[in-house]
Amino acid sequence: MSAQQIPVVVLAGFLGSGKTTLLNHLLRTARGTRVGVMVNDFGSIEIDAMTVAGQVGSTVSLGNGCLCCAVDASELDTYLEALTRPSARLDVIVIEASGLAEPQELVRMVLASDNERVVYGGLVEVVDAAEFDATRVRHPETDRHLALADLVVVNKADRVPEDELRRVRDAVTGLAGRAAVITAAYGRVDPELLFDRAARVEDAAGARQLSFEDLYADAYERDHRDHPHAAYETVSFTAGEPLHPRRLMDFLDSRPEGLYRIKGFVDFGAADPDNRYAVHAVGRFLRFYPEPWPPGGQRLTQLVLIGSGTDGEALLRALDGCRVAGPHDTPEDHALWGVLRYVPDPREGAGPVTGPGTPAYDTDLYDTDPYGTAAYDEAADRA
Ligand SMILES: Nc1nc2c(ncn2[C@@H]2O[C@H](COP(=O)(O)OP(=O)(O)OP(=O)(O)O)[C@@H](O)[C@H]2O)c(=O)[nH]1
Repeated sequence: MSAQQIPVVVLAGFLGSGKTTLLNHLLRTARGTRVGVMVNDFGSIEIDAMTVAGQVGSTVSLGNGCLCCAVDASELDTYLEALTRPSARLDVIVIEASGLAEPQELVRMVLASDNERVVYGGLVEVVDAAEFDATRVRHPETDRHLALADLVVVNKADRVPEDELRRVRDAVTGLAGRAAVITAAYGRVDPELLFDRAARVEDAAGARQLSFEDLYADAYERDHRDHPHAAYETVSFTAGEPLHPRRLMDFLDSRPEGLYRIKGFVDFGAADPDNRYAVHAVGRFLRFYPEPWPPGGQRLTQLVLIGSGTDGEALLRALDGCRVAGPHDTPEDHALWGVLRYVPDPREGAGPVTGPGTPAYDTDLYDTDPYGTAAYDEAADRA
């Protein structure tokens, strides 16, 4: 490898496992390492790109859809070209795969790149410790993804008891072959674990890396219809009017079983004019993260909903019904309380961060439990 080559790390993992959280952690703690990021969002609103810190000038969103289908190797090269121009002075590039992408396809595309300035830097798989068994049942291909990984991060360690974490870690280790397996909460891993990948790939003993031919052959053996996203429907919702907090909570409380992932930002208008609310639902897990509105930007609610066996039109109609209809429809004084129950206590872990070193919300504001309700409602998690 020449000294100028930039390692390209593929960051994969099922929907909601914590890839963006881990990426933000890396960006915050890279300590002088210049990290370029490509985000492969699934959904027409690029929520992930919006929630990755340090995006200005260094984030390239790969647009709608699963990368392996939406972008061919030559398009990937166009993006790599932009990130590897000498003026960007990047030390490493991380591609965050959509939670429904085939990591193998991404790895194949990086290996097939014509760009001589890049070298494949390894596959990092993020696993949600709390959802591991359910994800494997629904997606048996999870086992295959783990077998390809160079590093597996068993994330959300804070969400499971110690013995359960050990069990999941052992199961993952069994499936991951020679990959390193580490546990983490909120993706807090040592950046060196990822950024040193280039050295390992270069190492002749690093024979774990699949050859391009292996990946290429395998990719064509499989029918693309088997990709996990084939069974999923994505709908995007945008509203210029604020949403009514109580009606949105009613919608979320009664969301159908198959609606696996919701992410985006909500404008609650007069109920909290200073903040927008980042929202994340993963299975039955639900969190809101208030954060100040970016100055000067348009105030919109933007949501991406990903589900299987769900009725997208009906979901959009239900969300339409959450819009504040006008001055006569002003939310009552305590309408936001239902939302605040799902704002995590800052002492229990970091939420998403939208700018380097910027807390996702004003920690002082949420340092107490003003409403007498547990902000971190474990019961709600497991309901
Ligand atoms: N309790 C807990 N929550 C976490 C942890 N890591 C991430 N989360 C939360 O899980 C939700 C999903 O995290 P993301 O980082 O957006 O997950 P993702 O894999 O990028 O999601 P997709 O892009 O939809 O595939 C957010 O609410 C995160 O704050 C963790 O270690 N513990």
